[in-house]
Amino acid sequence: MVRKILTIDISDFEARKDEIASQLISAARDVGFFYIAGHGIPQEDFDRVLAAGQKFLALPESDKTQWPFNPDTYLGHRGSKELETVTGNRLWEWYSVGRYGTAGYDVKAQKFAGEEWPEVLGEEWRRTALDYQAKVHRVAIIILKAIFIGLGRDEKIIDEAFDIASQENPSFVAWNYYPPITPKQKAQVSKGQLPPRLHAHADMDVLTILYQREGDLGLEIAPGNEVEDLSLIEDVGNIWNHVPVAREWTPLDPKQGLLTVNIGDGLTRWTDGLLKSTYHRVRAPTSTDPQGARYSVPYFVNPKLNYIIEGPEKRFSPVTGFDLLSKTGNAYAARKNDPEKAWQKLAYGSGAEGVPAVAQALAVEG
Ligand SMILES: O=C(O)CCC(=O)C(=O)O
Ligand SMILES: [Fe+2]
Repeated sequence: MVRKILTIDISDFEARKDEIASQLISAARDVGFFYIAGHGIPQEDFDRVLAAGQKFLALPESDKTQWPFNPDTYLGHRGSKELETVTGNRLWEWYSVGRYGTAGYDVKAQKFAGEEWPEVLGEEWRRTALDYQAKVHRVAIIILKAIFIGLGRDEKIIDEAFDIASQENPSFVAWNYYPPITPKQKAQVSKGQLPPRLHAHADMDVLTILYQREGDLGLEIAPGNEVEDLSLIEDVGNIWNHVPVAREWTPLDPKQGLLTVNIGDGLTRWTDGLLKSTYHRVRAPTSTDPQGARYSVPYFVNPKLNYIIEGPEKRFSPVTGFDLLSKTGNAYAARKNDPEKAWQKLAYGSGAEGVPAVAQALAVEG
């Protein structure tokens, strides 16, 4: 069944805490994706941060390769070479920075590694990246607090675990770039043979806050038992290993002024499976879709590197903020080989057939 994606207005949070909390809990439990209105970020800020990403991505290859992707921090530039080798298509490119640019954390030394920004982009670029992260982080804090209120848990934990000023805060902003469809690819589009622009995956963070331009179609989600098979069906470089097959995809339809928010694996763990980290992908355009470039700007929200995430019922093994980052490359392996088999037994609401009630599913794993 195609799911309904709810829009939740978070304005006037202090006065409307309980109402916002109960709406967020049901959307996060039943679908794992929702739109947020009333976040207070003006369109010009989205325009500015998108333009900043476009500026980086338009740099010559020789500049971009100076900021290589670090799989332990999830920061830096990832070209589309990995995808090219398998599909013969250039489909996707990525750049990400945290509060300290592309440095932040030295994995080997287990300590703060300082700041590192592409100087070629200048000081204003750095300010834009920092300003956007600060604004969107505030939205994340509101959503996480509301969720904690809805769960009857202490909202003060959120301020502590997601302190943006901490050198251990690994949250970051990224830019996804999906190049325009080439004349050669058009033939594949018309036969429905072009692979997804971004392969199906679940986010490993706690929460993702995604800016998409209105009209930039393509993001689709497969909640609950719409995911049929998690087996390895495609090996694309070594990034997207386990690609789930879905019975049905629900398309998202981004509107100006709304942010798309989804639950990541971290929050699924933290809530013993109550809130759902949902598989999603960016499908290839159909022949009636826009064929131009597509961009999106996700902000990935993670707890402090040493903060331990574990649900009250300990249904999943505990992980730290650092684990949520560094295990990302193995997200699908982790889910597929999960000895607790907890991931496969997540029960979604909204009438998904054949799926037990949440309470029953939780009891199974005990
Ligand atoms: O481009 C999009 O709409 C989705 C991007 C995404 O899923 C991600 O960056 O994790
Ligand atoms: Fe994602």
